[in-house]
Amino acid sequence: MAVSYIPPSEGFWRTLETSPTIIILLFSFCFIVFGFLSARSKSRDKDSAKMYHLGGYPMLSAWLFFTKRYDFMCGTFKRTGQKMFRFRVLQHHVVALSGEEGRKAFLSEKNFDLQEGYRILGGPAPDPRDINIEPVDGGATLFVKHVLNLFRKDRIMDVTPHLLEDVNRRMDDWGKSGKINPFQEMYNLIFQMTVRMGTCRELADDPQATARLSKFFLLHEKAASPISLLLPWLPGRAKQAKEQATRGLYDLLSQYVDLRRRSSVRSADAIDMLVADGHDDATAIAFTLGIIFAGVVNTGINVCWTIIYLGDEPGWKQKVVDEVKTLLFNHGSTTGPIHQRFSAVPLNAWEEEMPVLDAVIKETIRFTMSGTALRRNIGGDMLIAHKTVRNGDFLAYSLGDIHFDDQIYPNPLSFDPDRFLEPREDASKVLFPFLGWGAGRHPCAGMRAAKLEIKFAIALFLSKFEYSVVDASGKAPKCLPQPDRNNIQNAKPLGDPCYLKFERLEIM
Ligand code: HEM
Repeated sequence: MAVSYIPPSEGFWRTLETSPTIIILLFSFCFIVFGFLSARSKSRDKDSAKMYHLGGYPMLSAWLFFTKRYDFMCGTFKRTGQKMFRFRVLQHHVVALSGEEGRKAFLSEKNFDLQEGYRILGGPAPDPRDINIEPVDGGATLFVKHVLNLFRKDRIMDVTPHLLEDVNRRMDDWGKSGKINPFQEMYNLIFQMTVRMGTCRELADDPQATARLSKFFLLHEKAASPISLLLPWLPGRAKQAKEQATRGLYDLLSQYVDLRRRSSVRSADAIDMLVADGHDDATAIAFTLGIIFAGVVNTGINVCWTIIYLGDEPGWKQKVVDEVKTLLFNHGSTTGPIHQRFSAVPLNAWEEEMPVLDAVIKETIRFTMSGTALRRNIGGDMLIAHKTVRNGDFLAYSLGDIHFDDQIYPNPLSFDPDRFLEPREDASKVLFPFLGWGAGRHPCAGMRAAKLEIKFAIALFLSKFEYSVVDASGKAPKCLPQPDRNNIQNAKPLGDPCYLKFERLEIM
């Protein structure tokens, strides 16, 4: 199998990694060079005329774009009153869009490439290329095809009993009563389910190996500082940690790809699918890393927020409990432990007979998904709303632009799942009013799996435990944490941490 190893250049970089003075000098040098490039390109920026150009120092807009992305985007639209503006992130030109026309072009234009947009300006997904391993056919189209194939209905039906068993086992480990941090424990449930669906049973059945995988993911996530995202080549501790995490992830997964490749019996597991499709090791591992990253990053955070908002809204919690009870009554088996009773519920019922939980999840996602979607124009200069987007320009659209539009979602900062249960006229008047699962040319390929994982976790949790949201001292919190809208990876909690105080009840 073809895996191209490019030997890392040793001595010079190692000296840099251990020398803060050289790093500072290097950084200053970059600052000056980018300043120079910015000045040089001013005339070019003026030529692009009609589009509002932020100007200023590209290092500053770059810094804001990586550290305060949501505030930067919203604040600039508000301050300038524009629907589009252009700015620089180092040598890259970025066009920020808002409003219906911009949104429509952003989501529908075939020359706006998603992969290219995120590759340079997006969040930090683990990538074997960071450790000089080049997958042979790691293209985005093939990856999306793999995800869609993986989450086919028949495959999900087969894996459902194992997913429920995984969730149940982990919940049993919490004990009969106690206090958990949802951003760790609920998140871990999603990690486990993603490993179950995205790798192979040997790994998913091994708690130590799964924990090591999770540890490397966290290490990779922590290594992502604004500097390391802006200047990924800059030697230093962040680069080292990122490479160490990627190496750890790669080596761990490669053991399982190897194991499955050597097996004489093919299973239906995801790694076996990749092997059967003829992928080389590096591609199989890159795709598996992609599944885990895409699978965990949004699903993990949204299950946490869903359970917190339900805990804060007793009325909605009761409605969901009632819906789960009805689901179990209508379709579940009557005997056995609760996860086995849920296993008998057909997929159609999970998908079609939970309108209340569907609305709660959708409202949670509307509220928390305010990150910036990215694209790159790879198809030549073009006009959007009579303004030129040049070949090679990046495009940025903040989901908050639509998710917090009070014309579409009145009182947008209040949690109100009813807006999706009784669709209101305002939302149907505009194109693409909800972008929580993407839309247009790139709808989320993992939506089915993500919704089901959230439903499995919530249904089991509500049927096994009574719970309330508390602060560190065990009392009702004065206020809930807020999603960090500036975090470019996902909506991590800001403010005092909250916990779930639970007690086993077996209420169903
Ligand atoms: C609650 C969980 C999830 C949410 C809220 C979510 C949201 C999104 C959104 C908003 C997009 C569009 C991004 C854009 O237009 O720039 C997207 C695309 C995508 N998602 Fe998800 N996602 C979730 C879970 C998953 C899972 C579990 C997977 C797979 C393991 C996945 C795989 C993908 C892929 C591959 C794309 C790109 C599709 C393409 O390029 O055409 N997502 N997702």
